[in-house]
Amino acid sequence: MPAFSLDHFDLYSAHHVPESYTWPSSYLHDHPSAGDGGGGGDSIPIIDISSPTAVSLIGAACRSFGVFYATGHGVPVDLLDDVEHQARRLFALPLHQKLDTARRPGFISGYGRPPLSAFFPKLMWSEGFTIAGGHRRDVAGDIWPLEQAVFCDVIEKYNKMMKEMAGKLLNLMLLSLGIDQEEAGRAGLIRDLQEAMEVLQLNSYPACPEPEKGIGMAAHTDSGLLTILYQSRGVNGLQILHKEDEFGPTRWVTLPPLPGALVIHVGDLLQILSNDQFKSVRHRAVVSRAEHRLSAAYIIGPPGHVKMGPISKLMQYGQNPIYRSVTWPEYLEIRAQLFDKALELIKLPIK
Ligand SMILES: C=C1C[C@]23C[C@@]1(O)CC[C@H]2[C@@]12CCC[C@@](C)(C(=O)O1)[C@H]2[C@@H]3C(=O)O
Ligand SMILES: O=C(O)CCC(=O)C(=O)O
Ligand SMILES: [Fe+2]
Repeated sequence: MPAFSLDHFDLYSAHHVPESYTWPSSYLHDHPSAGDGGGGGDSIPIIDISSPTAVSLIGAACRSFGVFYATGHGVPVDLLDDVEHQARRLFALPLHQKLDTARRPGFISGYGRPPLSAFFPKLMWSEGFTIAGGHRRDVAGDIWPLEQAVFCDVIEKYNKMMKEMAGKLLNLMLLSLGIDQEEAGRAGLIRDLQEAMEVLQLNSYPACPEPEKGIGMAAHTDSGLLTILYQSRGVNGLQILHKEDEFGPTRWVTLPPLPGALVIHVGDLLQILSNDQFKSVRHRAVVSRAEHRLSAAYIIGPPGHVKMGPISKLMQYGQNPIYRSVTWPEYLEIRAQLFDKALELIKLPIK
């Protein structure tokens, strides 16, 4: 038996948004949206990561937005379609079957609400399935006696491609900070990506009869080095919090799904590593009245034993390190207690 169960309200056939899923409008509208309907995504850089100009464009995007669209990544569209298809089939299973794989206390993988749900009194209009590297067959094994092999094959293939792409991206990001591979290796960074910790978070956001009352995923930053996000076609949902200039307002900017493009988020560990040169991006997912939306967030971090701190090469111009070093598991532990105050907690006293 799972250690917890979701309540039995069926989001997929709902005609109203119950109290438990109704968020205070002060929370939902805490910042204005850029343009009508929360547009403004056209300001987010679209970068061909195979181009020779990628390094400087990525550096600029990570500094000003903490997010960009990546094209030229080489991930076949067919594979993206397969991941979406498998995710749709998974979420279409009867609740009792999905609950057989419910995330158990102390575990990362499993079906249920994403862990950040614990920090909010209201429920999010979504369900998720988390697959931590290495546990894929264990987790999917129970629910799909006949067809789980197909699901696992697709997920494994996708994770493999994501890991390769994350390696390329990290390299480009570090180069844009003036860190070459040798220095990255000395800093204990991912030289051998095989060991990296990876998490694939599949999210399902059913159509919501009163989208102005609910939220698909509450505002947060991702805690790893970087996230590669796939969004299903044709439905908006992802928004980032962005401040255009020092004196302008902070706004929610929608990032519509662009055909063939993947969204790259800077995570907290990269903010730490870059000593605040890159900012981890605060983002959320809103829901649609008419459309069921899916997303797949591939979050990668260093091997569990590797301490991440500001890279010393960046201190050469008299800057002081802003953060103390932590491993990803240590940082997740702090996040599990403090959620979005975690970065503050690992700040070093100002010299
Ligand atoms: C390793 C992890 C990162 C994550 C928490 C988790 O234990 C498993 C899922 C990840 C995820 C995905 C949705 C958003 C997020 C904030 C959450 O609640 O669960 C992230 C977590 C994170 O990046 O810290
Ligand atoms: O669905 C989305 O667009 C966002 C998902 C997300 O932020 C996450 O899984 O961490
Ligand atoms: Fe996220």
